[in-house]
Amino acid sequence: MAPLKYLLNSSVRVFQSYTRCLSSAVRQTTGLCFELNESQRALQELARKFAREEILPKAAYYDQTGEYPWDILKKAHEIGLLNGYIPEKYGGPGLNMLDVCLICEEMAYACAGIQAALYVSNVGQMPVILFGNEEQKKKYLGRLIDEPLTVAYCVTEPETGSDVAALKTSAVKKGDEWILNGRKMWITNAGIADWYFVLARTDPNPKTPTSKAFTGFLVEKGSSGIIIGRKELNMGQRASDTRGITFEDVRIPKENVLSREGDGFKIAMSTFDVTRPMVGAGAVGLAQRALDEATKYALQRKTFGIPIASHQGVAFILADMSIGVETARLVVQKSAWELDQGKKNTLTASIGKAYASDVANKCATEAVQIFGGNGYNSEYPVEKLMRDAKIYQIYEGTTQIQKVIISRHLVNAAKEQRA
Ligand SMILES: CCCCCCCC(=O)SCCNC(=O)CCNC(=O)[C@H](O)C(C)(C)COP(=O)(O)OP(=O)(O)OC[C@H]1O[C@@H](n2cnc3c(N)ncnc32)[C@H](O)[C@@H]1OP(=O)(O)O
Repeated sequence: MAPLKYLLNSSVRVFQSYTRCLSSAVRQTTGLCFELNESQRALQELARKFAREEILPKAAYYDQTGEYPWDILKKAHEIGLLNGYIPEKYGGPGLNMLDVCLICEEMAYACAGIQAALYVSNVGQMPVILFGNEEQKKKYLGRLIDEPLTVAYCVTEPETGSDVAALKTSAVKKGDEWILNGRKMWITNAGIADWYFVLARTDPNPKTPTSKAFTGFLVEKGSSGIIIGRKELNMGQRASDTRGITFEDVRIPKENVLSREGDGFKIAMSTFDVTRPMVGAGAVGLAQRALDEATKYALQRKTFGIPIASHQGVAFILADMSIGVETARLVVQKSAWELDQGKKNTLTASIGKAYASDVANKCATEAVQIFGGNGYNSEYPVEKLMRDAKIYQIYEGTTQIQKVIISRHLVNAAKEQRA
């Protein structure tokens, strides 16, 4: 391990100095450019090496056992491949979102479940990065830099997934505290988080606009009244710790309100703008892996005396997979780039997330098809890819919700043009 550790540490240093030198130049870039700069290539190389050497060999183990990959989390933390979006001011690497997406893609290539387990903390910490005050940032982001800890983003409820505004968890102000009650479901990292971002309704009046009715809270693990549910046994991405979590009269100090009372819905939505590119990048990584595995297999496997890749029926499947991977990567990276340019990226984040999720599912299914009977068997890697792919179309907003967001943008833009 020592040489790898040395190599990785030195790569991080090289990468950080490149970042500093190039960041101003990158910001001034105008026009289209489809090439990664030197610092991005160094980061991609570092993430690829880590993913192929540390994650990929253990993917099957964590898929079968459903254990949380603490050993991998600790190593990734040690070399600076976690929490990339935390600004340097708070001890983080201060990467931009395109950089973070490069890491996500490489990790998900090796194992989408382990990547999700490691990166869902970025979803939980994003409300603090975007909306936290100085104290909150120092305290809650600082901890994540100091130690290999995880965070959970608690929005979804048993009866409220897509329609966030319908959530029932409530918080009531009592003196200098808030009292939190409710039940969340499908919360990744629920059982192992050091702290939670929790969205709760704070204005019970049903007439209050959504944008003013909810508040975002930071809740410490171990607070009295937190009840953690059993680990859910999911179809794929089984390394991630998914559970229900109940809050019964949990007392939250007023200092742990994010931004202001009533800002919670916008905090949650703005978080998705930043995190959907990461999720899309994970889907691209899985799709690329499916394509690579299928291509390799199609060259080895022979039927009718020739490799199956030489049959047009198979070759065209590979070509279609490649079209998907390439185009999904472009749109996901565009959504990250827009964010890095300070632009509102809600539309492209949804397009990228929806499209990359579909491409991941198509590529995984086609990889199984190319592997034939072997593809349906757990001795080969592609059945896991198919199981892992499905959730991309569900978490961080279903494909249908992305289409709601996309179509609303179109309609609103058309209305504005008419006005
Ligand atoms: C590494 C991978 C790990 C993955 C872990 C998985 C974690 C998760 O899955 S988390 C849960 C995922 N859940 C979701 O994605 C939920 C999907 N649903 C949604 O996004 C919303 O409910 C959605 C878009 C349908 C909103 O619908 P709706 O209730 O109609 O709200 P809407 O009227 O659009 O907006 C209400 C207010 O919020 C504002 N708002 C909406 N979107 C945004 C945004 N992107 N940015 C800022 N403000 C926003 C609106 O402007 C409006 O404010 P105002 O009244 O002042 O104009």
